[in-house]
Amino acid sequence: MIKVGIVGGTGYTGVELLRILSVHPNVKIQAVTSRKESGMPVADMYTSLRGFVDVKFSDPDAGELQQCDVVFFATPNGIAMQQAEALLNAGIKVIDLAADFRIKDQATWEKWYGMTHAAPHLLEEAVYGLPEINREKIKGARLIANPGCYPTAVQLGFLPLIEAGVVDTSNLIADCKSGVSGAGRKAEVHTLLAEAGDNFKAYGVAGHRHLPEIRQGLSIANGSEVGLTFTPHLLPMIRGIHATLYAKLTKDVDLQALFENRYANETFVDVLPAGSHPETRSVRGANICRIAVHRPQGGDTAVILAVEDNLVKGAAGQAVQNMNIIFGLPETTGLQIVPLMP
Ligand SMILES: NC(=O)C1=CN([C@@H]2O[C@H](COP(=O)(O)OP(=O)(O)OC[C@H]3O[C@@H](n4cnc5c(N)ncnc54)[C@H](OP(=O)(O)O)[C@@H]3O)[C@@H](O)[C@H]2O)C=CC1
Ligand SMILES: CC(=O)N[C@@H](CCC(=O)OP(=O)(O)O)C(=O)O
Repeated sequence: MIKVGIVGGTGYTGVELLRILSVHPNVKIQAVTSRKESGMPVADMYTSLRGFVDVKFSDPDAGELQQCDVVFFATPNGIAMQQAEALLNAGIKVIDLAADFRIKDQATWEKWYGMTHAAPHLLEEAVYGLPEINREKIKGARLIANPGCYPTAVQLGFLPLIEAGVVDTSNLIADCKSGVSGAGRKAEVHTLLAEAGDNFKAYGVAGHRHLPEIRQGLSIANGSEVGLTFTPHLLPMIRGIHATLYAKLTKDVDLQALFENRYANETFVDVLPAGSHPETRSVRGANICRIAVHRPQGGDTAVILAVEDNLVKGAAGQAVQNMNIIFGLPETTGLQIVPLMP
């Protein structure tokens, strides 16, 4: 059995990791840390886990993480970078759900995240954990930078177009919407029901920290820097991301066939039949990104629609997918989850 530790088990991605890992056939949940709730049974806080998870939250400094084979960091940005090296030196794999190791360029990371990087020497080694482009590198990785929620949907949506060289990559547009769980469990005014409910607004238009992450991934696929406009919006729903992506076609191509071929062997990317409109509830709770491809009025603009559950394919599910790859398990192990609808 793979002994798993989770740092930040009281948060939304932490509990999602627990939901998935508690029924994973190859996993033993060894340690779940919380600074505030140390000593409390996990299932007392998250009652959905009663009968599935029987461990207590432990203090992050209690040393239990050292007994693990892999440690997931479901913590705010800036925590994993302080602790990863000691775990790696003890032979423990690290999967960071935060952004500490996602951006290769230290100065770019420090500019967007507003802190000094504590482990810049690990940036090169860290593997960006988007299996659909990096599967081979993930197999041998010790340290995984799990992608952000918006970046997963946006990159999966644009990649086939960029890899095939059929769009103008100087002016890509990603118009994205997220549910409030994307902001985490911490108390914040903008996610209160009375603020977010019955309301809809954009945010971060001048620059969101997922912009450099998406640009990095798409630029690698393109072989040169892409131009990207990324606009996130907050929707009055709990889970889900809907990305509407626009790109100008430079070649006449069968978009449907292009996407179907690109993702033919990808279990967790579902290309819908032509003309479809994916809905966020069709992926709720599941490790799936569903994509639909459009070319309105046969014009020269490709419109790609991509939906995912921000907490699953956008975070915890993808992290488990990465763990499966690292430990040589079938990638789908523990991840064959039917979405919850309605
Ligand atoms: N929510 C989402 O949809 C997605 C989130 N992510 C990323 O995943 C990470 C976790 O997100 P999310 O679960 O939403 O966040 P939450 O705010 O819901 O939870 C974060 C957890 O981290 C713990 N924590 C906070 N500060 C520290 C610290 N200094 N040391 C150790 N533990 C700490 C807290 O536990 P306690 O106070 O009990 O110690 C808390 O439970 C973030 O980096 C986020 O950006 C990535 C993709 C999607
Ligand atoms: C709705 C909402 O607030 N979403 C968050 C998503 C950020 C997130 O989850 O951060 P990482 O994916 O980088 O870890 C935001 O826009 O800041």
